[in-house]
Parts: sequence; structure tokens; C-alpha cells
Amino acid sequence: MTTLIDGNVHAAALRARTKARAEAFAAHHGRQPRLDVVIVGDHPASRAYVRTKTRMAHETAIDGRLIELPETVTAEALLAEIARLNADPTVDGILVQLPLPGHLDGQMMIGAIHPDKDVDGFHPLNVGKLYTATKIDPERMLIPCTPLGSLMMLHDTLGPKGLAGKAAVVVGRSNIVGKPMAQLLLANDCTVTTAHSRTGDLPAVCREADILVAAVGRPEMVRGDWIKPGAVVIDVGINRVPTEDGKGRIVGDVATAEAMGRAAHITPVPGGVGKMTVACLLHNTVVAAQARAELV
Ligand SMILES: NC(=O)C1=CN([C@@H]2O[C@H](COP(=O)(O)OP(=O)(O)OC[C@H]3O[C@@H](n4cnc5c(N)ncnc54)[C@H](OP(=O)(O)O)[C@@H]3O)[C@@H](O)[C@H]2O)C=CC1
Ligand SMILES: Nc1nc(=O)c2c([nH]1)NC[C@@H]1CN(c3ccc(C(=O)N[C@@H](CCC(=O)O)C(=O)O)cc3)C=[N+]21
Ligand SMILES: [Mg+2]
Repeated sequence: MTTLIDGNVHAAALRARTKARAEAFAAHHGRQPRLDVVIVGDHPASRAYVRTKTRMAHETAIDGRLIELPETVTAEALLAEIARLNADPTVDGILVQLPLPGHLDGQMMIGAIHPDKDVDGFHPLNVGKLYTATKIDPERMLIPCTPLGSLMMLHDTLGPKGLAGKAAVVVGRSNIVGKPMAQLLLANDCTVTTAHSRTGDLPAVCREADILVAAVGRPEMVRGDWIKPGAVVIDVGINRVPTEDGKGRIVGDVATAEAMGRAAHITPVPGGVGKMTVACLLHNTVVAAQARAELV
């Protein structure tokens, strides 16, 4: 028997707790926590994601704003926009949607965001804190949203001590998902393997995993027989694949139908990790707002 880990349920619970905190913040400070999302260009999928983020913010008593810049914006103009948001005391969280157009350096833009407002947890200072922390505390650190959401679902599924000693395999080593995910699992006492495109015999590596996280960006690459019976599978992938009716549909990086009956628990796509990513972004916004309010 395989159970689905319902991202909608987990995300709704986290958003409810976050909303209560956001309302308490507003009652105390006379303004809502504020999140500014910067999007460059008009890639349709990116547009859809950022709209979800600002809509969910409003439903969570957070002042979510969208700043839309043209595809042709210069690095200087984008840096000036980030500097303006850094200097505005009513802005608690800044997110620059990635990827950026080719003429802009994403790492440079992330480095320009004030670390206290870096609700993605991508700034080198926050990355360094995550890397060196002996205790992961999502109340005191800005942790990348997708790995944090995945970790929260693992905690809820396996129990607070349920990760210790488990063999965890993360497929993918990006700075936004794979690497911070491996770091969180390590901090939770898993024995962690990070696999990537140069890994030899990836199916054999995956078969060792008690906890398998797929963050690759290849539709249904992880087959059912790569999954150790009884494993917990976190499917981070969001892949749009064509369908006969021309509308297309979203699938993950795991062949979910094949995993059924093999995995103990698996996150569906859609309705899994993605929902927690957005909820964690709102959580981080309130954490950032509270931390900044303590500073003044
Ligand atoms: N649900 C959510 O909230 C989110 C979902 N996503 C989705 O997660 C997926 C991964 O995103 P992201 O980390 O940004 O992607 P990247 O493209 O930045 O990284 C993909 C990683 O997968 C590895 N990889 C690629 N092909 C293979 C292969 N054949 N075998 C083994 N490893 C491989 C790459 O290895 P190498 O380093 O060697 O090139 C790389 O490390 C995407 O589908 C993305 O849309 C992303 C963010 C949030
Ligand atoms: N600076 C930055 N921070 C990010 O966190 C960031 C980013 N850039 N660039 C793109 C990726 C991708 N990402 C997702 C967020 C929500 C869903 C999501 O809500 N998914 C839903 C719906 C999926 C759908 O229907 O498209 C689900 O999985 O159920 C997915 C993916 C955040 N990212
Ligand atoms: Mg994120």
C-alpha cells in the first residue's frame, strides 16, 4: 500500500498558522508583512507561478506585490530596483523569480538582495548559515522554500525522529533544490547521497534510498523499479508534457503510477511539493518581518 502525501493539506495547515502570525504582526505593527516578487520578461509558466505566490500571499494576510520588468531590462536597472526594495522599510521579503533572461546574472541579483529580506534563502550568507548550522531552525533562518517544504512533509510522514539514520538519495544538485535539500537531510541525521547527470548506475543508487528526492526536471525519469520497497518518495519535478488534446499536463520526475505499491509514501504532482513551496515562501516572509521588527 502506498499513501499519497497531500501537499494541499500540509500547505493549507502551514498557511493557516502563517496567517494567524501575519495578523498578529499587523495588529502590533500597523501594517501587514510585505512580499515583493520581481519578474523579468513574460515567460507564461513563470507568470503563472508568481501570480500564485501573490494570490496566496493575500489569502494569508500578507501584502504580496508583483513588480513586472521587461525582458530587456538592464542589469543596472534591475540592481536599482533591488536597491529600492532593500531600502524600503515596509518591504520584508524580496523574491527575484528565476531563471532570468540570459543577459542577466541570477547569482549577482541574489547577492544584491539584503540577506534579511532574502525569503528564498538563496543569498550566500543564508546558504552559509544553512551549511554551518548544527540545528536547523526555520523560525530563525531563511531556508530555501522547496527543500524546507519537502523536509516538513518528511517530518510529518516519518515523525520528528524518523529521519535519523535513514539512507537519503537526492537526485539533482542545483543551488535552489538539490544542494539545500541534501544539506537539510544531513542536518536531520540522514546518510545522504547526492546524484546528478554524471552519476554511474543511477537506478542502483536510487534503490538504496529509504528517502528518495527527485529534483531533476525530466518527466517520469525515476521508474518504479528504482524505488526501494517501503521508501518515502518526494517528487519535486514540475514538467509540462504534451497531450493529444493539445492542452498539455504536468508530471513529476517520478513515474508515480509505477511507484504505487512499491513506495510507502509519495508526493503527487501537481498537489505535492509545489504547494508547500509557496506556503514556505509565506512562512519565510513572516519570519523575515518578525526578525526585522526585532531589529528596530
Ligand atoms: N515543486 C517545486 O516547488 C519546484 C519544482 N522545481 C522543479 O524541480 C525540477 C528540478 O529543478 P532545478 O533543481 O531547478 O533544475 P536544474 O535544471 O537546475 O537541475 C537539475 C539537476 O538534475 C540533474 N540531472 C539532469 N539530468 C539528469 C539525469 N539524466 N540523471 C541524473 N541527474 C540529472 C542535473 O545534473 P547536473 O548538475 O550534472 O547537470 C542537475 O543537477 C524541475 O522540474 C523544476 O521545474 C523547481 C523548483 C521548485
Ligand atoms: N526565485 C525563485 N524562487 C522559487 O521558489 C522559484 C523560482 N525562482 N523559479 C521557479 C521555481 C518553481 N517554483 C514553483 C513554485 C510553485 C509551484 C506550484 O505551486 N506547483 C503546483 C501547481 C503546478 C502547476 O499546475 O503548474 C503544484 O505542484 O501543485 C511549482 C513550482 C518556484 N520556483
Ligand atoms: Mg523556493
